[in-house]
Order: sequence, then C-alpha cells, then structure tokens
Amino acid sequence: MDKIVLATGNKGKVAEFSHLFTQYNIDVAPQSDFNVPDVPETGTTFVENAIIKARHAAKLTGLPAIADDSGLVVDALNGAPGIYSARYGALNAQTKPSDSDNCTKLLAELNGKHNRQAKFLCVLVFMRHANDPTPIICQGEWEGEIATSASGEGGFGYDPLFYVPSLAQTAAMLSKHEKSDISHRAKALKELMHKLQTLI
Ligand SMILES: O=c1nc[nH]c2c1ncn2[C@H]1C[C@H](O)[C@@H](COP(=O)(O)OP(=O)(O)OP(=O)(O)O)O1
Ligand SMILES: [Mg+2]
Repeated sequence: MDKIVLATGNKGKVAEFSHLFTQYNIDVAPQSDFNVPDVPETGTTFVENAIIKARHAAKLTGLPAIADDSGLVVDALNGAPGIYSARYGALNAQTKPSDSDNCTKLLAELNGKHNRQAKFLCVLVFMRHANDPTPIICQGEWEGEIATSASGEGGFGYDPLFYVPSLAQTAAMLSKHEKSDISHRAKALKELMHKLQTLI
C-alpha cells in the first residue's frame, strides 16, 4: 500500500502513533513532512472534524490519509469539553491555549464537583483520497476520572489530570508502552487496522 499521511499537527499524537504503528506493517508520515498546515475544525462532531482533517491532508499530498479527532468528555460538565477540548482554555478565539491552560480551566470548572467521571474519545478516519465517498471510521474510548491536581510528566494534553483507577495512576504517569496498550487511540487504531487489512 502507498505511504499514508497522518493528518495531525499535534506532536503528542504523532509520538503515540509512531509507537503504535511499529506493530503494523504500514508506512505512515506526519503531515508536517509535507508542510500541510492545520485546517479549521468547523464540524460539530468528532467524525466531521476527523473527515475535514483527513480530506485536507489527502488533498494537499495526493496520498491516503488518517486523521484523529479526539477529546475529553466529562460527565459533570454534560460532556464538555468534548470536540472543543483543544480550544477549552483559550482566552480568546485567536490564541491557541497550551495543554496547561486547558488543564487549569478543567480544574476550575470541576472545582467543588463530586462526580469526576470522564472518558477520552478518539475517532479515526481513513480516506483513500480527498474525494473518498466512503471513509473508514473507527472509535475508541477510555474511561477514567479527573484528578484534583496534575501529576506525571509523560503523554500530552489532559493526561496529567486523567486518573485511571485500575492502575491508580494518571495517564501522564504511564510509560508510552502502558498508555499504548489501553488508550482510546490504541483501541481505535486496532479497529482501523483490522478493517484496513480486510480491504487490502
Ligand atoms: O491521549 C490524550 N491524552 C491527553 N489529551 C488528549 C488525548 N487525546 C486527545 N486529547 C486532548 C488534546 C486536545 O486538547 C484534544 C484533541 O483535539 P484535536 O483537535 O483532536 O487535536 P489537536 O488540535 O491537538 O491536533 P490536530 O487537530 O491537528 O490533530 O483532546
Ligand atoms: Mg485540532
């Protein structure tokens, strides 16, 4: 199969995917290798935003593309930040918040709330080309709780706040191997690779 472009500008995702892809015989390169810029995520669902990103990268490179749209869904916040996870802690629409801005905002919103249940969601979309009318869509979930303070140095995004009760650790305290065994992204990719192999 052709080289596949990974339609994300997030270095944390790229690092996880490069580890995850080692178990599959597939040639994947991040969109930065082709100078593909970020595209506005104007959808109202994870699926729409993943399709927007995959289509954009496929269009600019002429290659098949895989995009990841993911986020944190918090029960006590009625599912927020959800598809807005990357923009959650922004002070205005122009500036992109840091991971730590987003974590600070999440802790403030949950201040005093008893229910800390949450899950990470990951939607992966594979498009054979920019006009592919039947993208392959897969989804993975990872259940956890939002801690009351950050811990751990690994991972990215909300990982320092995402507490996994069965391991008694936050996602940021796990090694990349441990996270790649159980994460929402790993689950979605497993399903995607299974579907792709039955097609090739
Ligand atoms: O495993 C994860 N561990 C911690 N945080 C995570 C994870 N997975 C997604 N997240 C957070 C990061 C970001 O705040 C949002 C994704 O937003 P999302 O638009 O999909 O990605 P992004 O804008 O960072 O890069 P891009 O759109 O180029 O793929 O959810
Ligand atoms: Mg994004």
